Amino acid sequence: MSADAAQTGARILVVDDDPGLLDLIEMRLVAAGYAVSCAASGEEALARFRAERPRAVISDLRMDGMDGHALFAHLHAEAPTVPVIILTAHGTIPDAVAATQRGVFGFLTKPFDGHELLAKVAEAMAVSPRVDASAGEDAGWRAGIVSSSLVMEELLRRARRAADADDPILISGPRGSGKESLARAIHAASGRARKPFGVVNCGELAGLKPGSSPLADALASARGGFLLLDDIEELPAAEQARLLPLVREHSLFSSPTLAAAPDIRIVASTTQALDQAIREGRFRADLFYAIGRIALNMPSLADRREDIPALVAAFIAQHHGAERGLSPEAMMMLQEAAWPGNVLQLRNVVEQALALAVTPQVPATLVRRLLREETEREMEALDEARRAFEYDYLVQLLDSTGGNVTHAARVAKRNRTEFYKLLARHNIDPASYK
Ligand SMILES: Nc1ncnc2c1ncn2[C@@H]1O[C@H](COP(=O)(O)OP(=O)(O)OP(=O)(O)O)[C@@H](O)[C@H]1O
Repeated sequence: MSADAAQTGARILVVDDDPGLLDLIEMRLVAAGYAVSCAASGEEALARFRAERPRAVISDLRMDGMDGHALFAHLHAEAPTVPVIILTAHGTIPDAVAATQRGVFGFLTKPFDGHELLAKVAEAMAVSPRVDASAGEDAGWRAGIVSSSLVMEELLRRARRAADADDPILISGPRGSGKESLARAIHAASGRARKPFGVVNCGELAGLKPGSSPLADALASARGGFLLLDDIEELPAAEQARLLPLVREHSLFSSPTLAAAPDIRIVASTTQALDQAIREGRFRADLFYAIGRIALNMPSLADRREDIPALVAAFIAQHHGAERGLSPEAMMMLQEAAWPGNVLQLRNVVEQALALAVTPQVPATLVRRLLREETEREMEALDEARRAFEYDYLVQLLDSTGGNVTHAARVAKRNRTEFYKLLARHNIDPASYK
């Protein structure tokens, strides 16, 4: 088999501490039309990988110093979409299963069969993202985004294109799903990468003293770069009005007559469907249209479970190196959990598990316990919100009925006894509303 025309010249990095085998593999791959880089150790491979950005890696498993597992953890954390094929004389089924669960693309056992090698490499090429010509050779812009799912790859492709424009961007998606990470990646890919990346949490702008404009301050300090307006739906009305001309002018016509507008690219993020905020009069429709000219939607983690092994591997590699890991059963649990808090919650659970486990490999029992505790915490938060709502409701009801319990109970569709019990639970005295 030979590499198809489109793949000719694609670079493959081969890592083995056996020079004879390295030569053999190189010869096979070169004959099939690939460009090949060789490394005799994990450390050398990592350096070559960073410099050359190959489309795929073939690595021996057992090597002195950084072994194949450790090398894979580094590669996967830095470039999760580059397929890694592990070549091993010691390939056992459990090894292979554990490694594939961590995101290894495939296994080849020594002594290798030339046809099998080329078939595996061709499969890897089919899933390996081509280096985007417009992005140059540098894929570093997306280094903070670990993903292997098609839906994320498509989103990143759109994000990369968006980086070249200067229109405002609206990123929507659930809490903790990676909206800010995406905004930072777009900044890194843009011509403004060397300029600041500022973040304003719009929820914190409400109720500030009149005359102060933290938005204006943030615009000034991120001049030339990006400004992320987090939770844009919470931007107070006065600040919405202030933002509108800036966003509009930038997107409709970038003309020199607008020298007064600060040179900045606005990215907004939201966890809500903004149309509801517009219907309720909390958000200006004109601002929504101006800011949403490029709309990117970050999927929830539950909608891209294929990303979970790669994310887990990256979180482990960030803090603990390759000597730590999860048992296959623990990994399966993580892949099946609900993840209402998305990637942020996954990261917290993995970090807690690694901190608490007394063995290098995190057992399933610990992950099960942590997931149960997470669910309990969410339920408590829900109860708390329900209690707060009930209290506000009762107070407003008594206020509007002038403390008339019979009337208030009727409105609340409760009998008087039930209603008195509710009041007692919240320590509310109806007499004080008369
Ligand atoms: N694809 C990803 N790869 C690696 N880390 C990620 C990814 N997505 C999110 N994270 C990590 O998860 C955490 C939450 O991500 P981020 O702050 O970008 O989410 P968000 O959607 O902006 O959250 P919020 O809604 O709370 O503002 C961060 O620590 C971030 O580094």
